[in-house]
Amino acid sequence: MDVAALNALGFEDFVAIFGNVVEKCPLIAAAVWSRRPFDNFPALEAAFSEFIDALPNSGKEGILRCHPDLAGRDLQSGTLTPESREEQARAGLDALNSAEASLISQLNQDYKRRFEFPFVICAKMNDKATILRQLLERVGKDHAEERECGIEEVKKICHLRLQALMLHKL
Ligand SMILES: NC(=O)N[C@H]1NC(=O)NC1=O
Repeated sequence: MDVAALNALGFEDFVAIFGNVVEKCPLIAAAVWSRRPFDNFPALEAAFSEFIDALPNSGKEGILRCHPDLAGRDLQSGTLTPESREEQARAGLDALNSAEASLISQLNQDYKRRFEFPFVICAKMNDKATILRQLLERVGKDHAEERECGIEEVKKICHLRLQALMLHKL
């Protein structure tokens, strides 16, 4: 799809295509549609980022809470979104041994108890070793700093999801 075709998308088609660019937050795609026409694809990505940046802290934390745990219950029960399933598999999180699985589950729980939102990291830009290292490191951070760190990871996920849509779907 070229930019003209992107800009010609009606609201429903736009949300059907871009609704999960931010995990389980189709509202963001619905809002971004109002920003058309887009000069190019980076402008589309910038519109997602600007919407996220303009949210109050409660909205940013809400976005983080829409993300499934890494190697969590949804992965085990097969209820992840297709995007998330592919990302978690790419980082090897669908093939953990039982010691690794219980370590990550414990660290995810500790993290959530401390911040009241889940640990979010762009799985496709990491592997299980760097994810575990980041979990250990980030659980000790300050609340506001960690919220921003999680949001920056959401933007990386968003970037890769948009890139995949442009290459394969549009
Ligand atoms: N919790 C968390 O980071 N989840 C996400 N990360 C990612 O790359 N895909 C996800 O669903």
